[in-house]
Amino acid sequence: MANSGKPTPAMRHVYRGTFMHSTQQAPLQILEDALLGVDKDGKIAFIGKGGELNKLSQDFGFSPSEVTQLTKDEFFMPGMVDTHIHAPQYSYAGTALDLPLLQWLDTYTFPVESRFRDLEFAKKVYTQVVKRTLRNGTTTACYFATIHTDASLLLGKIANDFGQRALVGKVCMDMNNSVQHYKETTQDSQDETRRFITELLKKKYPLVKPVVTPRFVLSCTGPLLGELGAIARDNNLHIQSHISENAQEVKIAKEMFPESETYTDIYHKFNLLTDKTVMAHGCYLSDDELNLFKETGASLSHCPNSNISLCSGVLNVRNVLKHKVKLGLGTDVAGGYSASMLDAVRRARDTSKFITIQTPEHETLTFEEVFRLATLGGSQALSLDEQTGNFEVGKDFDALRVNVAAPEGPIDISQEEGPKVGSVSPNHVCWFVFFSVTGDDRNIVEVYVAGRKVIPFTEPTAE
Ligand SMILES: Nc1nc2[nH]cnc2c(=O)[nH]1
Ligand SMILES: [Zn+2]
Repeated sequence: MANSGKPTPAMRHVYRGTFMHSTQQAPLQILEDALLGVDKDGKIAFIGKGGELNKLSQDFGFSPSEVTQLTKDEFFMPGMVDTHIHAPQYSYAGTALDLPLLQWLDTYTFPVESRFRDLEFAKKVYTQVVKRTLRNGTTTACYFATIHTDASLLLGKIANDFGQRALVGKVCMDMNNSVQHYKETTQDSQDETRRFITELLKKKYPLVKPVVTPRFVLSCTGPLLGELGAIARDNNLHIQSHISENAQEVKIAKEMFPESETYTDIYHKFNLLTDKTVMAHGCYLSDDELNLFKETGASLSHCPNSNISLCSGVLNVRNVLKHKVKLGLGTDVAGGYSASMLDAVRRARDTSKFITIQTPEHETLTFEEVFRLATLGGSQALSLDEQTGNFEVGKDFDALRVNVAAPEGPIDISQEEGPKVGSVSPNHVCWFVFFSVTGDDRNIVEVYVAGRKVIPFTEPTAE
């Protein structure tokens, strides 16, 4: 189209209304009548008070008429960070939760994952999972794919096409006694990991990066774990895996590597614990192991739905936080049956309450704390907190526009009275609790990643 002659606006978006986010100091900070500007690169240029409109508009070169005013039922919150999700397992999420972890892997997971050699099947499922998670407010996802390099590259492309920030891992496994055809040779696993990294980086997707992904100790030989540690170190890459999820798994891991005193030490000896490592679960980690996480800067992904659904174990998040280990939340689809991070928020609270029932002196996690884990905590766990996680100036605008009273949504509120929680009068804390307890994707009316509106879908490629 010909240039209309209008000057390009200095800001991509300017919003006025309520913003809720977490900081290091406060698990929930509510900014009422705030003004937030997003620049052309999708970064937060300023965040100020509504009353400063004139000054901000002069300083940042926008006209007050360009400001979008949120309604009284709306607020912005940071996009949520799913620190652990298996994209191929979305194909059977919500089914097959009748077996414990190791039998579940052999019976359901490995046969399904082996089908992802078929790129058409992979395209269908990966498109579904990226769309579903975006719609539910996951602006950043840390994905396990399968052992298939080309299908894993396809997952990276689909995340990029739909505008999701993602870490994508080609799964590595050179041991599998139950489904013989779903494993690699040690050499192929290394070579294909290198090819995956090279090809994905060559695409120069701005928000999608590779992550080195040994499935877990039980699926990998020592030589493979050592090689993957070296690949991650030489290329300064993220690492993800599973640790101490289930008691039987812990026992076998220690039998496989008797020279290591603990499960954590196995990964540590192979240089797989770094400040860019995220390990899922950690239900059975000792305090010494948590100290090693803290020392190395490695983080944990708490996946409460999966831990309950597979009867794996219970993570004491309060204890992890006491050890100052970075921690985020994960859906762990399909061990976890829900792809929604709001579900992870609720299950994390429920798990913390179970611990309080067992041990009344336990300090239950508050909703505000769990909200922080789903947003800022997740970004820290993935070492992406310089880019995302909250509304700090200079970070990318990864955000959810939430309408508590969305028409056809799950929350009925009287427009005159506003939402009430028990006898508490309506205020923004109530909105926040209301949304995080009973809200769903119908309340998430817009999703932004790096300043780009990705929900509602606008891409012609969206199916
Ligand atoms: N929950 C879960 N745990 C694992 N441990 C190794 N692989 C898996 C997996 O796919 N899901
Ligand atoms: Zn997992």
